[in-house]
Amino acid sequence: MDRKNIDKLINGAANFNINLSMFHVEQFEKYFKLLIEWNEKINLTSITDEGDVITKHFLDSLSVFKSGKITGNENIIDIGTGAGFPSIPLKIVFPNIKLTLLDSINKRIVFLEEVIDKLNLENIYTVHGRAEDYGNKVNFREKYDLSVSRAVASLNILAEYCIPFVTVNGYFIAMKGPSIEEELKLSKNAIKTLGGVVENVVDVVIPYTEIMHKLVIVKKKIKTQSIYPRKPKFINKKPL
Ligand SMILES: C[S@@+](CC[C@H](N)C(=O)[O-])C[C@H]1O[C@@H](n2cnc3c(N)ncnc32)[C@H](O)[C@@H]1O
Repeated sequence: MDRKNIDKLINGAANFNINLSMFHVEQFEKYFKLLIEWNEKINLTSITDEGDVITKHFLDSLSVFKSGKITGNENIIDIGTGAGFPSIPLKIVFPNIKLTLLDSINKRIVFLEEVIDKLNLENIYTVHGRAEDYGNKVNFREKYDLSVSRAVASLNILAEYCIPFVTVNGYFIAMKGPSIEEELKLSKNAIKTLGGVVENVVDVVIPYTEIMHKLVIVKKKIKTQSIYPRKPKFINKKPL
């Protein structure tokens, strides 16, 4: 990375009260290189300019810290993680997080395994599969302090994917675009049915851009009934 982009990364993270060391910067550099290299073979991202990757992927991912729900020791699952967003940037900065990366596309899982290997990340697990299937498995269901997700589905559907993984008193954090009033209204029933309640919606501006996002923070109040998550055709055709 050139000096300008290193400063962008460091100052952008500082904007979220995250202090990056040179080791963190080197880890982000390695991640960037792998992302660009693998993106030539498999579809990982349409964003390839170094400065844009820093803002739209790395800093955007780190914005989850603004939720106030990350101390650095949580057990987190990233649903539909793709090329590792938002959770790999969080793992780089908070290495004590225990992290599970779940995605339904195996090629992306193979890429993530390479990232884990090259960045020497520990306490991190990959899972190739669908959220609806793994949310019903005993080793995954209600086993996480936090489930996070970016750009996977509309909130009512995403709630059924993500809330079953969360332990009671844990949180589901959805990264959403700036206009979510309608989506929030439409997902009220789903969130309640799955045992959650919207605790807060946090505004985020990605540093060095004018892009605004919202973090929807859902607290899990009671256990999710065993009939959820349903089979994919029901989740999509008849969202809660
Ligand atoms: C648009 S990409 C977003 C990737 C990443 N979260 C990001 O923000 O860059 C959506 C990802 O979700 C995965 N996905 C979609 N539905 C899923 C499901 N039901 N279970 C697991 N993964 C899913 C897709 O394979 C894809 O990698």
